Amino acid sequence: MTKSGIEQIMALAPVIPVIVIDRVEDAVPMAEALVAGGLPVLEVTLRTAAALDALQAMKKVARAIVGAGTVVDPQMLSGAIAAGAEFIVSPGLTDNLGQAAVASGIPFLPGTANASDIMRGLDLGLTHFKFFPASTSGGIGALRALAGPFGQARFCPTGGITAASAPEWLALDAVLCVGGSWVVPPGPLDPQKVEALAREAASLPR
Ligand SMILES: O=C(O)C(=O)C[C@H](O)[C@H](O)COP(=O)(O)O
Repeated sequence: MTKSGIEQIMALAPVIPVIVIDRVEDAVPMAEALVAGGLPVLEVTLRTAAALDALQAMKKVARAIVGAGTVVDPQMLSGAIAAGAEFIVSPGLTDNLGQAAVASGIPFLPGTANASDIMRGLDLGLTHFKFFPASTSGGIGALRALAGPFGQARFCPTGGITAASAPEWLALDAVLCVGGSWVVPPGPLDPQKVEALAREAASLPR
């Protein structure tokens, strides 16, 4: 079986930084710090006015694989693809968004929180999912239980995960990577701090 695009992306590093960026000027130094620390896969959430410009700027950083997060409908999907997103993350999964994403062919990581969400994804031919919000959707116990009936599914738990809790999630066979905003703390950008946090995250065992 050949690996899907999203599986290859999920395999690149144990942590996908979830980025909320306000200043386009921060995009390149932030991406450089994350990549230098060992985290090449970057999820830029489309929650800020600067997000699409930041995504485009980050793509110029060598070795960075830059995707869009918080994509909740086909219109946002089109905007992200036009801006050059290399993968798409959504907090949830609707048929509308799922069909558009699958038709576009872009690597797609939709959010799931329960069995019905996963079944909706399987119906669309998807097997790789975000588990969101991970820590409050039943935590590791819930994901372990879901991995039973859905043995083919692989996950990127996100939401409430920290450097301290990540190893426990990464130890699950069904978990290929985790997502988290802790690597890029809010406030003025401190590239050295971000690189140090990225280095710590990149060294997490899985
Ligand atoms: O925007 C999206 O697409 C989301 O699904 C939400 C993010 O993944 C979480 O907000 C990250 O969670 P924290 O690491 O707890 O901050």
